[in-house]
Amino acid sequence: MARSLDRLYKGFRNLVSLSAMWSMKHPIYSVSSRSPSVRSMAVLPFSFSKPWDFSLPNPSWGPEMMQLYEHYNSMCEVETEGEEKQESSWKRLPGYNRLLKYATGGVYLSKMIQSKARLFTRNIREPGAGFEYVLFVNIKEQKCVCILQAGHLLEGPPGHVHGGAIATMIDTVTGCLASLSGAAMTANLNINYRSPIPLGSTVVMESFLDKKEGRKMFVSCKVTSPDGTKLHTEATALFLSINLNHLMGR
Ligand SMILES: CCCCCCCCCCCC(=O)SCCNC(=O)CCNC(=O)[C@H](O)C(C)(C)COP(=O)(O)OP(=O)(O)OC[C@H]1O[C@@H](n2cnc3c(N)ncnc32)[C@H](O)[C@@H]1OP(=O)(O)O
Repeated sequence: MARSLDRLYKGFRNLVSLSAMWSMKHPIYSVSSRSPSVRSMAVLPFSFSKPWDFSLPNPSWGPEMMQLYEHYNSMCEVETEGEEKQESSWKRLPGYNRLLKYATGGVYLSKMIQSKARLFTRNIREPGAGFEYVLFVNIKEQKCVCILQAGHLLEGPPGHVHGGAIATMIDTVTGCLASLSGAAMTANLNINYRSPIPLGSTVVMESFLDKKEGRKMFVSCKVTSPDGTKLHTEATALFLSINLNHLMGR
């Protein structure tokens, strides 16, 4: 059982290499310059019963989100040095509403745990209403960048994003970085909220692996405005690598 779970988890890492395949299957949508409210009413051309890569643009993405997406996505392309082609160290992570479902062997793991379980951050059906985000990882630099557009259903203080929603995304981004080399869980998360994030705005979340000591991974995260001039949130987190049996209650 332990061996088969480990094999399944390795499928998560395969998601990184699946990204190229998925972008071919779901070509990027053109985004109009309609107002945010009109954009958020647009209906996505997919059904939740089929796997859908949420990390690809949809009509609710505003100009800042699109600009940043295109910037980081272009860094994922193959780099050419003279005659030689080199794979870029940047990868876009595809985003599904079930973490392991579409990775190798993931369907089996999904059934084994809870068939109705879905990833918290990918559950709001109305485009643009909740967490619109895409994650890019740089494996060489042990760095993760998330572009987030926070929708109106994430309200905390009037007109601004709920601190818990921000914490959720910080946990997701730092967790993703910590999990690149194997399963890991958050042991500790410290957050300093420096300035409120207006609903509907786009922010950049950057996460770095600061230190690794045995099973412990110390990760930091910074949330800023797209141009980097405004600091919204800072966080540090401790992740512990785990054996997947830890999740099976054994
Ligand atoms: C999956 C793909 C995702 C990929 C994509 C990611 C998307 C979502 C990511 C979300 C991630 C989450 O939300 S995870 C969900 C939230 N987290 C949880 O529910 C975790 C609940 N806690 C636990 O299960 C456990 O406490 C663990 C696994 C964190 C640690 O338990 P353990 O493995 O038994 O380790 P333990 O012996 O207690 O501790 C080992 C060492 O770490 C230290 N240590 C332990 N906890 C702490 C702590 N809070 N603060 C400081 N230090 C600590 C201990 O002192 C010890 O140090 P020394 O004596 O060795 O020096």
